[in-house]
Amino acid sequence: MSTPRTLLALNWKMNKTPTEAGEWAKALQEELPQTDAELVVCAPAVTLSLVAAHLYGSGAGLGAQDVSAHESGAYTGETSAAMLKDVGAAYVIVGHSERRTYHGETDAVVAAKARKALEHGLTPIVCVGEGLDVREAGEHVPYTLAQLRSSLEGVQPGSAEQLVIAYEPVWAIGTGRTATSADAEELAAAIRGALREVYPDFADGVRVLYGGSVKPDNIADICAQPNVNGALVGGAALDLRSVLSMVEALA
Ligand SMILES: O=C(CO)COP(=O)(O)O
Repeated sequence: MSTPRTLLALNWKMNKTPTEAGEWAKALQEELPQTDAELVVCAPAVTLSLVAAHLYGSGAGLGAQDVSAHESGAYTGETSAAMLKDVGAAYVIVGHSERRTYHGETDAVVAAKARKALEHGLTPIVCVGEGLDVREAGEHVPYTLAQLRSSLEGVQPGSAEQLVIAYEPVWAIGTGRTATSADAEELAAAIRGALREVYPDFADGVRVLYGGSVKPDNIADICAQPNVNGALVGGAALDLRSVLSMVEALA
């Protein structure tokens, strides 16, 4: 199987008003060079339609940061997969550690969201990764693989070809403490091995991203690892210059 296309996914988290997001996307549209990497902007739900309009023709794709596990109906405050699809999103982050921590999302909820996204033709970026206590206990590989397996519960091989997995060690998120390239590769290889057990026909084509304090000066090294197919970037994704530098570093 050929190496999958490198994916640079930007997670803006709860930053940028619609006006700011639209202006940012317009500037990106004007400045994004031709690149082999795929760039996806995961923007706050309320900004998606403006960002979609401004990204049009840029080559960059659109993603959301969360999706409801439910189809439609009386779920106040939720955004459905059909809504995201209709606004032009192709990707959605599910199971980010911030949603697991602050919103109590369990693996079962994450798996339900991933299945709902796939049902609607959205690619879920399923996030997994250990906290500092688990890392210090040396349990990061079995912990993360167990989390992966239960976060993909019920995701059938027929639809799972679209999957993206992001390994984000919680201790490296927003802390400036980046996992080494070797740490990222260790987990990415373990994740691919676990995917091969469940999806032997296409696990090699599933993109496995690393996330946690990725910046212009470390992205190339991390993404050069054999099992790392891109990055999920938070803080360094907010500034256009830094995003353009990361795109350049991946070229
Ligand atoms: O959580 C992240 C991306 O989803 C990583 O955030 P930082 O890049 O700010 O560490």
